[in-house]
Amino acid sequence: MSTAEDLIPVRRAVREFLAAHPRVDFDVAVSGGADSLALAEAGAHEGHKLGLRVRALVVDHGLQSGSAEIAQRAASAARRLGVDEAEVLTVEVTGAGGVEAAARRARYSALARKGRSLVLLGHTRDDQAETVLLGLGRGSGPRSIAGMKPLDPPWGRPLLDVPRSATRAACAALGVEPWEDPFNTDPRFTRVRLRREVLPLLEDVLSGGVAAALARTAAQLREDVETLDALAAELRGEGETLDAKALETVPPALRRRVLRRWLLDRGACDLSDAHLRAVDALVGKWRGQGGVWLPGGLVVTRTHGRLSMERREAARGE
Ligand SMILES: Nc1ncnc2c1ncn2[C@@H]1O[C@H](COP(=O)(O)OP(=O)(O)OP(=O)(O)O)[C@@H](O)[C@H]1O
Repeated sequence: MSTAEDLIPVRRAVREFLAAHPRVDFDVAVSGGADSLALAEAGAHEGHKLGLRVRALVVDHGLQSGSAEIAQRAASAARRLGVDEAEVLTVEVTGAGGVEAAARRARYSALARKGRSLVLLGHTRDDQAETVLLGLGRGSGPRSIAGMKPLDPPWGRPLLDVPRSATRAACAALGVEPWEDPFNTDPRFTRVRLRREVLPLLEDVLSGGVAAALARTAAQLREDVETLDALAAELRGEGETLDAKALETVPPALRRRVLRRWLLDRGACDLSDAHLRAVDALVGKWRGQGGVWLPGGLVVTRTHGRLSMERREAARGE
């Protein structure tokens, strides 16, 4: 039986989030699924107590027939749940990397454009656990195992400690029927199989508490990553070139972060661990080697103890 008590966990999480972060009028990104509908209700409830105006933003990707209607339904549900206004943003999904990735890019860029300084997303503890497990399994490094951040302006994620079951229960108590995205049950997606096959098995083998433990691991690691990143930012300084000589004695974990920051600031993208390690060798294993090629025709070289990066139009080896 659903009761008003089922609203408490989501509302409490939003209340605590708003107490800990700048309190400004905010938007809630609403897909029409249980997580974001429960978030919209709690956002309106807690936001109004603080005298804030709350708006729902729904993105229509236009990818399925009837998507406009699904989006309108999500907006109406959010209005019924108490938000001051609800708007549908229609986007065009284009570009490389598969339709899912292109849809995500279009969604986030529309939400960032239209949203105010704070846009709340409905990622839950289970989403966090899946992200951490994916990062671990793919060896994508501490940054991805550290999971999603609660505050990453304009994005706010108040529900990272709330289980998905709590948002389902809140929707049942509110009498709203969430929309189920067919992508969320399609076993062709790795994340779906993690959710439906791997995590339940892990929960069984480890006698429960796995999602919470993974989320806790992420939070601990995030503190470490943020501390190292802050130290790296200080060491990186300004300037277009980098003092490789001075970095030689810096511990590798910190040094690679300095290099990563510098490369990204100078326009590098799609950096893999192998790229970073090759650039790092120009510092830590310097023996007069040649330049390191990065995606997009960028080359990093070391001369007179400093690293510099330039774009070379000629193909590799020419
Ligand atoms: N169509 C949409 N319109 C508005 N907000 C959305 C939409 N789809 C997702 N969101 C927001 O993003 C949150 C996360 O949803 P979902 O996990 O499907 O998104 P994702 O961006 O693919 O996830 P991730 O960021 O984990 O890759 C939702 O709770 C909601 O706040």
